[in-house]
Amino acid sequence: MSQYTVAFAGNPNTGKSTLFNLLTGMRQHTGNWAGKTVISAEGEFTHKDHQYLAVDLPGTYSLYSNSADEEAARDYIIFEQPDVTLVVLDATSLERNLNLALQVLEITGRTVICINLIDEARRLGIDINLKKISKRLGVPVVAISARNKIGIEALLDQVELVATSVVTAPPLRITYNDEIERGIAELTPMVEQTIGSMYPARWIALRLLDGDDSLLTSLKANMNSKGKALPGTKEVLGHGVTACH
Ligand SMILES: Nc1nc2c(ncn2[C@@H]2O[C@H](COP(=O)(O)OP(=O)(O)OP(=O)(O)O)[C@@H](O)[C@H]2O)c(=O)[nH]1
Ligand SMILES: [Mg+2]
Repeated sequence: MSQYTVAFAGNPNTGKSTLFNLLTGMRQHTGNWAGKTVISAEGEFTHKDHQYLAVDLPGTYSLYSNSADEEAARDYIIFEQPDVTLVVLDATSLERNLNLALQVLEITGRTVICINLIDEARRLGIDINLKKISKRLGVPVVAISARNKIGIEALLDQVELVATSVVTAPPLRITYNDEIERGIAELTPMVEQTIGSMYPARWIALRLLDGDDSLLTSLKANMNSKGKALPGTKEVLGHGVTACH
C-alpha cells in the first residue's frame, strides 16, 4: 500500500497538533498559547484504503524566512513536496489566517484548506461560505472542529482526492503590480533554467526579488544534497536581484 505524505501548515494556535494527535494517536504538545510545536513531528494514519504520513509543522504567520520556524515550514513544503499540504486555519480569524493559505497556494495546488474551530465560529455567529472560498482558491475547503471531532471524515475524503490526484489544481497565480510582475517575468526563466521544473519557479523568483537570501541558501543546499550542483547560480540569480518593497 502506498503512503501519502500530508504536511500540516498554519498559523500558530490553529489546532494543527490537536488534529495531528486525533489522526495519529500521538501526543504532540497542544495548548492555548502560540508556538508550541518547535520541530516537525511525524505520525501515521489510515483513511479508507490509503496510508498517510502526517507531518506536523511549526505554526507560522508566513513563509517569508522571518524565523527558523518559517524557514523550516517553507523548506518542507518546497523541497519535500508533500502529496498534500493541509493548511489549518482558525475559523474565528480567517482574514489573518488566509494570508498563509495564499502563500502555500502560490507554491502548490496540492492543498486542502481546513477551517478549524468551527464550533467557536458558530458560537460567535460567524457564518463561513465554504463553497465561495473553495471556488476563489481553487482547492477543497472543509470546516472542522478538531477538538470536538466534527468534520474529520469529510476532511480526509478531500485529502484523499488531492493525494490521489483525482482533484488537481495549479499553484494559485496572484497578480502583483507592474513593477513586480516585470521582475518576475525577467527572473522566472532564469530560475527555471537554473533549477529546472522541480520547484515553483514563479514563487522562487518572487522571493528572490524580495531579497530572500535564506531561500537561496536553502535552494543551494538542497540541490547540492541531491547531487545537482548549481553551476552559476550566484551569477544567474544574484544578478539583478532588487528589493521591490
Ligand atoms: N474550541 C476549539 N478549540 C480547539 C479546536 N482545536 C484545537 N483547539 C484548541 O486550540 C488550542 C491550540 O491547539 P494546538 O493543537 O496546540 O494548536 P497548534 O496549531 O498545534 O499550535 P502551534 O503548535 O503553536 O502552532 C488548544 O487549546 C486546543 O485545545 C477546536 O476545534 N475547537
Ligand atoms: Mg502544534
